[in-house]
Amino acid sequence: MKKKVVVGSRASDLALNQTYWVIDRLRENFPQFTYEVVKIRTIGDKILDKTLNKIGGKGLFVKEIEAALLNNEIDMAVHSMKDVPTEMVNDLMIGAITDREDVRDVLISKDGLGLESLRIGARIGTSSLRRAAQLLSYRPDFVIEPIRGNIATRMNKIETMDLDGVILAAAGILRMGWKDKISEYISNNICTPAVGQGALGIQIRKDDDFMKSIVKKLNNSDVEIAVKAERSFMKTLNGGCHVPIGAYAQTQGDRIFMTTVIASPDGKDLIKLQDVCEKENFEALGVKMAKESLKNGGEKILKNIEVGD
Ligand SMILES: NCc1[nH]cc(CCC(=O)O)c1CC(=O)O
Repeated sequence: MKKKVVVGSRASDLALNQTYWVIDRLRENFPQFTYEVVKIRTIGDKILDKTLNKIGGKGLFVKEIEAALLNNEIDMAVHSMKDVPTEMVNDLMIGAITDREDVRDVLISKDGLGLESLRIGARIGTSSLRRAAQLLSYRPDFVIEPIRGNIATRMNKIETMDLDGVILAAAGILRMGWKDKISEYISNNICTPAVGQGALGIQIRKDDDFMKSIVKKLNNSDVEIAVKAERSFMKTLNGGCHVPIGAYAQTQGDRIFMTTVIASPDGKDLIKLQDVCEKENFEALGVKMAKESLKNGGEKILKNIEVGD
């Protein structure tokens, strides 16, 4: 009998799309196996009427999937690295981080206008504190409106809530094949992306040597180093995706460059750092930039968010 690889995925269109993309890559490398997808609903998929930072907790999109891995119901799972908490159940690991999609956020606007051309007081939909804070820093006149739901639902809010535009990750839109809906790719200078944005992680059991050896084939070591540097920054700050922090790292030759941001939710305080070091010191770079950010006002910002929200 052919070896069957059972892949767990959230049931959203984007998650399935990402899962099939990974399976296609696996199939190219290992045509001798068969692949089966099991759809799993997570808390993050079930609760759609609250903003995620109000539900609280980390890993809202991964917990049920991790349980299925631990129970041997599935052999692997594909996650957006952005949704994977830095602390992981001891028996699980990320076995591979794939090639990265465009890391930027994008604006999808009602009239196809760019950020700069939107009217004074334009209403922009996003539930991400990171996006809200950085947009307000760039355009304090914007009015931020919380939106939830899958990508299609959020895009529809332009009509249903009569918004001037919504902000989403380029990666999600591009993977859905909706490139022509994008009004502007927002520069990393205006909006530093979320830690891990655009990268996919393949989660497996630590003791599963077979899966370890096959998913390794899909690992992009430069993306792995970059995402690990970003995650080291986030871990040092003890932040999940529900605080206004962002980080984007890129390797170039033997070096790694990183931009990080911590912002107050109203965007009035924004600490942005840029640094570079030898590639092999990626983890130390994240720690160093986090400590520097905390010292330069980040500590105060993060404290106020915990108390105030
Ligand atoms: N939090 C939801 C989520 N998780 C990953 C993506 C997009 C894909 C990616 O960043 O890799 C999205 C949607 C969005 O932020 O627009």
